[in-house]
Amino acid sequence: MIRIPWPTSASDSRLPSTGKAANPQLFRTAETDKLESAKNDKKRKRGAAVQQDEEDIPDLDFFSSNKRPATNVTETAAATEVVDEKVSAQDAASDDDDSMDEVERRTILNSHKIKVTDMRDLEEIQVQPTSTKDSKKKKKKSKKEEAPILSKKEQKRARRLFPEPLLNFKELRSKYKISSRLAENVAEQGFTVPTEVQLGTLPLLLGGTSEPDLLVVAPTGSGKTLSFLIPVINKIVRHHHSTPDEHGILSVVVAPTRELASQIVNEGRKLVAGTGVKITLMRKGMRVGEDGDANVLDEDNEESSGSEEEDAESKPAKERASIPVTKSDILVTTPLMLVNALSANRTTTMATLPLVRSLVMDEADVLLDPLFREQTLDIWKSCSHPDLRVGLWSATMGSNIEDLTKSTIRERLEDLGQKPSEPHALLRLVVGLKDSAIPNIDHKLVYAATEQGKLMGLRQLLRPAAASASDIRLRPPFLIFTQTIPRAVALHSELKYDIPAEAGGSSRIAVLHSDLSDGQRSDIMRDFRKGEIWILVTTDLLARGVDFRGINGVVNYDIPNSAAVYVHRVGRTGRAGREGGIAVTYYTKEDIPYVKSIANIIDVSEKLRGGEEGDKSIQKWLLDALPNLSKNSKKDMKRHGVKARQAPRLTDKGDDGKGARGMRISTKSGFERRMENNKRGAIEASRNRKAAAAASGNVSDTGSWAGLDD
Ligand SMILES: Nc1ncnc2c1ncn2[C@@H]1O[C@H](COP(=O)(O)OP(=O)(O)OP(=O)(O)O)[C@@H](O)[C@H]1O
Repeated sequence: MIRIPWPTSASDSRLPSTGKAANPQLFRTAETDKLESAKNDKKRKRGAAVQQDEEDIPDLDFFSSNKRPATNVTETAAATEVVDEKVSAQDAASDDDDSMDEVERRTILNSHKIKVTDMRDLEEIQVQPTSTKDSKKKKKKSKKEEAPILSKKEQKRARRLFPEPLLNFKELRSKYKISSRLAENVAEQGFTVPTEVQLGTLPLLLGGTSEPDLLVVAPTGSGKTLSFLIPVINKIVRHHHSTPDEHGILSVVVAPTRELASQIVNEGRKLVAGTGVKITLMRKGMRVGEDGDANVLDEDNEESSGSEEEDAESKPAKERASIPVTKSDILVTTPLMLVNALSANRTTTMATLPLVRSLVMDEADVLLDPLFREQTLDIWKSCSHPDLRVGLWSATMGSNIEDLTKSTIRERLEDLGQKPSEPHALLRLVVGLKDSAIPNIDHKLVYAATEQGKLMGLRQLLRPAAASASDIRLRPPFLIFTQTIPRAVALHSELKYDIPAEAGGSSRIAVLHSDLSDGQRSDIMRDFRKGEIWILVTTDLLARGVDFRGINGVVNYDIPNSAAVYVHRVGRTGRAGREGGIAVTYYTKEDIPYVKSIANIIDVSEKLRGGEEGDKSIQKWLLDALPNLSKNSKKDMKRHGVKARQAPRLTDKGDDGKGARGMRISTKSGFERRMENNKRGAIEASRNRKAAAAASGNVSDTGSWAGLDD
């Protein structure tokens, strides 16, 4: 047997599972590195000069309600003013040499491939800039001069913005004056450099001018969660401070799956610690809405450090379901859960959420896709505060989402019959190329001809000897995606004895899908994160948003239904700039009509990465040879996947219906019997080896994957 520890050779030292990337940014140039570090150096020097001053400030934690609460509002306000003045004075003294000119801003934003666009109608942009002060000036001006008619190019240029980028996390406090406790919590995460999306969006959302509505398209694993959570939390800290008597849900974060929602809550909890802000995961049985205080019961302290997955587990199912109401500042929810709560399971008209000032839609394109659209729009419209700001975040975003966003913003205000207290823009920020896969992973598009070919290919990935013979070396932990739940279940049964007993056997591989109970889903997520499960077979339930930091690869056992799904699935690896992740996609004869869009995505991603033409995995001849798919077929594929792989349950008896026979994942008892025999043999062999090792005083390393007996 060939033993492959996990991780193993020198080439494996760059696997995502071996640790963080030195720099999480995906796009940068030597030129901007220089410019940014020159700017940072300047600040550091100045920082040292004012450090003494800062130490004299008795309590910078003026926003914190938990750590050292101020005795009364007036006192807190006074303290705030004193400290803010001090911070501002430092900033003001340095603002001149600090702020960048447009050339510097352009250089930095361009080299990080950040593009900011004003999405409003041109007349609106010309008449109504984002800041109120400016708007007054411009309004006067516009009376005198008619807006010139611009060519398309000029219009594009007029829409383009070059806001100041965030150079380092310290600026959050020094320049954007976020709550000191929140700044500490960010610092505690140990991040050194802001990612592109953080560099671009945080100044927009925290800056001096009116907070915009924001559409963000940024690569998978690029830290969008932090980018929307920091401003949301800071806004609430300020709100608590300025309006201490107003209690209720101030922000709603919507995500398409329970797994993602619970992950956002866990991230949020690290950031809210000590700020007095509460973040809660919406659960069945909670009531929200304008019931008033009478119905609002306090929950357990939501700032507990335990993870949402662990919490879900530690509470018995009955208890979890009976939590009546949430008293929280930030509610994180899936669309249906909140719609049901606001409409008593669709038996009443939707209640409103009158205090909500920020609505974040994570994975916005899927939330506004037909599957969730109605529910998401219902939530959006139930947020009835005129100063609501929306943020739509994803790694992929069709232009239909932009149109829908514009029209919904307009309609909501029309329905409300109220105007926001100050004019604000709708901006779009794109990092890299829209709808592209991250450039820091290797893509392998593998023709397997048949279903059996795919299974054989996958087994080879699990067999170190065979894998070393091919060019694909995939190390656990990794994810395997299938098109449907029955296929995930069948594939799991097929593979579960492929891991040798001495490496943990069938407990190392699991299947996760939405037919499982919440408790089972939480268990599996927790064990995969802990590294107890190494291979997770799943459906598109886990395709989006879920952050398993160090996973080494993704296998598309069944091709994804669309190019966007490919981008999201493969983006589960290569997070935060980690190199070495692999994305393997198998395709069969039946898949050929659908492969071109995936091949195109891979091609673009490899171009983004740079390198030699010969290094490319997608050759030009293949791209030319693959057929294009009609619009209708694309739609059909997106909705139903590859037809032959659809519904009929895959059973041991082979009753999987006409046409599906060839697509069946074999779970024939023959193989299972053989594997069971192997397993029995392996257990015995392992027992013998352990006994021999114990006798020689040589204890085996159970943390390494020994691979399969060949
Ligand atoms: N500045 C940073 N430096 C290093 N790591 C970071 C930084 N910001 C965030 N991260 C980490 O990057 C990982 C990915 O972040 P996150 O889940 O927010 O990505 P995302 O952009 O939402 O991805 P997806 O589109 O897949 O949802 C997380 O583990 C997070 O802790």
